[in-house]
Amino acid sequence: MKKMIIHGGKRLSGELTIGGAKNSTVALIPAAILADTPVQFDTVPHILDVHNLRLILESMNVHSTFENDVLTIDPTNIEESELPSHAIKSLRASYYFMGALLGRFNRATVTFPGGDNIGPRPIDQHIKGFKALGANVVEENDSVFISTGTEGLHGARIFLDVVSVGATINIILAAVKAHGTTTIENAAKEPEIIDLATFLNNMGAKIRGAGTDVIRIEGVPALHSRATHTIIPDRIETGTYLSLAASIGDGILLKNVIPEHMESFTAKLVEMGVDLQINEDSIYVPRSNDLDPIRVKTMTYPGFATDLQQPITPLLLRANGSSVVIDTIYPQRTQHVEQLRKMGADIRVQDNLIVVGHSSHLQGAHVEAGEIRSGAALMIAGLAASGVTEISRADNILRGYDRVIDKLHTLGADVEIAADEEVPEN
Ligand SMILES: CC(=O)N[C@H]1[C@@H](OP(=O)(O)OP(=O)(O)OC[C@H]2O[C@@H](n3ccc(=O)[nH]c3=O)[C@H](O)[C@@H]2O)O[C@H](CO)[C@@H](O)[C@@H]1O
Ligand SMILES: C=C(OP(=O)(O)O)C(=O)O
Repeated sequence: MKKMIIHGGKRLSGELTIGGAKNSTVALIPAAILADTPVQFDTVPHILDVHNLRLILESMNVHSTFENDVLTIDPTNIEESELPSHAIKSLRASYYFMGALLGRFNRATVTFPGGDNIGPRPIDQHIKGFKALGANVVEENDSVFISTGTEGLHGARIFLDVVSVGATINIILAAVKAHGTTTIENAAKEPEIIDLATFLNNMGAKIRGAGTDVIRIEGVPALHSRATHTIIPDRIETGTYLSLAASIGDGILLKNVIPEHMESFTAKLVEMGVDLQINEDSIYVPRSNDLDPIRVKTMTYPGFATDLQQPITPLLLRANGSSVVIDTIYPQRTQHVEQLRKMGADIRVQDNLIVVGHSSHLQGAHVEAGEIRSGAALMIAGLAASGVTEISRADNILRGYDRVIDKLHTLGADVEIAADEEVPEN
């Protein structure tokens, strides 16, 4: 495990470019094995999740290269094999190999995925979808065994009981080459789902309605890549740097942004009094003073993302009054609260609410990134705090933030990554 060491208390300024979306990338890479040709992605983020997904591909004899943000994957010699459980456990999205392998081989054996420490994350809707498509699913020990008869998968009408990004994507992956038409109702509408559908449609898939709550997939026999797919910008990385910029920035420009994906977040910053300058594909954040407290309630897209409720917290600490956060998606996603308190933050959990009071001074401390977005909150708090902050389990940050140290250096931050002997590799 690594730790992040921050010498905080400096105002930051400059510009940086947002990378490709982690949550698109981690679906696109498993989706690549559905193709009968090599595929290529551009603006691929340099994150640990990509590294681990490539290890999983390699175990199936799927070779990949990653140079200058371009990831090329050649699935033409794919072989069924046991997937490396360490890599599978290192990220949540490894469960996309269930849908992708099912689409490719009509069967899949995948260890239960890992992922963030954010409360229960059942996959019952994924399983319900696979079963509706005609698969037999057995959950045993730590693995899920999915198979079909010789006739393969068939289209079905699936109504999701819970709006789930993962279940929507996994069903698309399984259905894209199934016989007949699949309809997913009450589907998730996140932009990353549109990105995946765009990639698959450009290879010959017939997916209609991605981005709405009804998605129709007409199965096709084969998929062939003809062009490089450019991954959409990461809206969670964007929101994280917007929070950083409004908290401790002296003028920061974020480039490669789709402002329409950010509206639930930027509306809240504007409500606080941040004078955002929103352009076609960039956002400029000037120095912000006199911020008002707000109420944040996380919802499915286009609502306020659960993945941004922790990164916005350091900014809420600066507001003149008490803000309230309620996470309806992951009510137990509060790992940051105790850690921020160690830094002197006035923040507490009260019933299902997180109450964030004005905190005029943060002090550097030893804290732990229990998951990716609490790590992001601690990183911003550490940059704001006086003295030194050491964030252990920083791999959780590196798992999803593209070249984070380089980007922070660009803004003038004093930050580095070091080995953490106290937290062994797992
Ligand atoms: C790789 C990826 O894209 N991860 C994102 C994805 O995770 P992920 O796809 O795992 O999250 P879901 O959208 O599936 O989860 C949303 C809610 O549905 C529940 N649920 C989900 C599936 C299921 O079968 N049964 C069930 O009850 C979950 O417990 C949660 O309360 O969406 C989350 C919610 O926006 C984000 O925090 C994650 O960053
Ligand atoms: C929860 C997250 O990721 P994952 O689903 O990959 O664990 C996240 O990105 O905030």
